[in-house]
Amino acid sequence: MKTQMETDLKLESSLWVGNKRHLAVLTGWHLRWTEADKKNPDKKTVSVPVAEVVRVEEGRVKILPHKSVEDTGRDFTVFYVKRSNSRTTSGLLWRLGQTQFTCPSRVLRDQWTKHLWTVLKTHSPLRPHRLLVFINPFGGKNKGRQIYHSLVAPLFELAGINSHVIVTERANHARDHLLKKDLTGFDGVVCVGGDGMFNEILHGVIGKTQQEAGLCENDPAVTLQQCPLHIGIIPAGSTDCVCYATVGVIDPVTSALHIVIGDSQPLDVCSVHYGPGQVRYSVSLVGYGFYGDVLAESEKHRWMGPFRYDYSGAVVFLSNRSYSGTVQYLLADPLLSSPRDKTRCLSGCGVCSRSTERLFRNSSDSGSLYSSYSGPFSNDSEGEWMSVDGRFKCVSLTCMSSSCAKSPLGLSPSAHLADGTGDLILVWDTNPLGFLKYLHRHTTTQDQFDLPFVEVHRVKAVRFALASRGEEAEDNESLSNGMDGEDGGHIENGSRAGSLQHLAAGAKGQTMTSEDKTVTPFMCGLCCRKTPAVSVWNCDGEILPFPEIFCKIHGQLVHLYARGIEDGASLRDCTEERVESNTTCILQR
Ligand SMILES: CCCCCCCCCCCCC/C=C/[C@@H](O)[C@H](COP(=O)(O)O)NC(=O)CCCCC
Ligand SMILES: Nc1ncnc2c1ncn2[C@@H]1O[C@H](COP(=O)(O)OP(=O)(O)O)[C@@H](O)[C@H]1O
Ligand SMILES: [Ca+2]
Repeated sequence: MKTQMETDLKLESSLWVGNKRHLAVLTGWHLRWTEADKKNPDKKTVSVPVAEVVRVEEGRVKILPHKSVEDTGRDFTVFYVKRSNSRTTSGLLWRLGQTQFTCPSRVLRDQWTKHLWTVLKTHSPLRPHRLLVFINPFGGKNKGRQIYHSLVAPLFELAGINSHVIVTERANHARDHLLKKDLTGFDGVVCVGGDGMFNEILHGVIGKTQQEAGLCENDPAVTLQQCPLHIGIIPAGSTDCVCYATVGVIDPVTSALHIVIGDSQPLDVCSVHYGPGQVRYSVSLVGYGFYGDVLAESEKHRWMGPFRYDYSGAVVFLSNRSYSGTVQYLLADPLLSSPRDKTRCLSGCGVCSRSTERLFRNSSDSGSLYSSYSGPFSNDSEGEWMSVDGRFKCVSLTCMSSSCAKSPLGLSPSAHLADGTGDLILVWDTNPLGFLKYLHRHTTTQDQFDLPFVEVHRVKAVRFALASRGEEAEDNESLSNGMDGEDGGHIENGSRAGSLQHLAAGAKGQTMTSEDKTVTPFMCGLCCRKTPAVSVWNCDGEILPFPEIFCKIHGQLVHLYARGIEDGASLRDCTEERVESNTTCILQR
């Protein structure tokens, strides 16, 4: 059915692009133009969704090398998102497309520009007008400032965005600014940096929202308020996992264009409660054991830049550590989705859309932005608490796939960005070859969960507690003897149930049995060193040196200027009408 907008605003006329006459049509949703030459059988239609028009200006506008406008009174220029054909990454690269149109008369030109401005306004309620930009000059390869000024600022300027830029002078500068300053008038916050910098901004934005709502964010029982400020990420860090997992490419221009057109991607956030009533937030990785150790090691080698992770990864792998602990987790509804269902969360994901309704069901303003939501914790009895004890190579919790250049499908390839759940990955102690196999599968399309010492669960909450001293000593002894036996250092749950009660009120304490989690005395010279008793947590690239934590997933707590990963294959399915590659017929919203 045609909308009012479509019927009201349809405009159709001949326009010239260069010296070729085209038939151009503007509906409420698309601007399309097709070459009018009847002799040319290969004529193409270019179709640009109105939501992807960056700017419309009167005259023949050039922006490179410097902006110039030549106005004969009959021309107008349209800037829009154009998808690049390069398919080297999981998502699609976006570039700025530009077409100059010439109308038969000034009256018609004015009609075209007026209509275009009107549909643009109607279609893009979330386009930012004013942005607060934080640049970490020391993220990644120290190129944050250069990336912003040469690639991003010109696009913001073209789109008429007013940006207030702050180059950070210390860690937590951005977070403190967000918490202390008045942010009235800003539509969003842009982070130029890596996952650590994004994490800082996440803390600032969530903290500020809870402050203003009078909520105590440290209390795990509190239902947090959704954040009104959108966050944009310009990747300029080392891993840039949040950008990769939400856009599909690490490319500052693509990310800047998502910001400019006001794309909106809700994102789950994990609150990590530790120590005496303190909280940290994470969207990509809460990792103990291997990932915690790699981060701690890598901090000593920051001067190496992004390579510090490869180096530290090798060092930590060779040290062959594993850690004891008890993991309790509250399972999400298995009927909704599963971490092993081989699906991928892509732009317009159905699982995430259905979750919006479920997460906000009890809210008066169902599903709308910035309402508080009842959350998965409104009723703990909705899920089932499970409990496992033993020695782990790593325990990881991720709210999203956590794909990145190192691992194009990510830590959990079927995880969803906005379904209100996280994936808990338990890698039981195993021999170095087995663990290497597990790690290596992250770099291929092989299933990293299809290994006997790995399990994955879709969860709403997780608790981690250290093993008691006696168990710890026993564990270390059996490891250094290289004789872990059949159960890979697995400790029977019964011995822990009592001491965990203070951590997990309401947990049913069911025991999982591990089948083949065997440690063999492989590479003994390297692996039989005494392991330190505890690791640290890697919380989106920030060290959290408190091993005992409680994590809870807050569905869709923040919104990014992104739209999830675009699936190039389904875009190509739309080419029947001989539409060029910059058309998003199935991705229109
Ligand atoms: C034999 C090949 C082994 C390859 C192992 C690949 C495993 C990759 C999984 C990566 C998951 C990344 C999750 C994201 C973590 C980031 O938040 C964090 C901080 O990033 P940044 O602030 O941009 O520096 N990055 C890391 O913790 C790096 C983990 C590297 C592990 C090898
Ligand atoms: N000016 C600064 N000086 C030192 N550290 C900073 C500065 N600005 C931000 N940081 C901190 O640097 C850390 C890493 O930043 P990030 O941009 O994620 O780079 P990388 O991806 O290389 O780790 C973050 O934890 C952030 O808090
Ligand atoms: Ca999720």
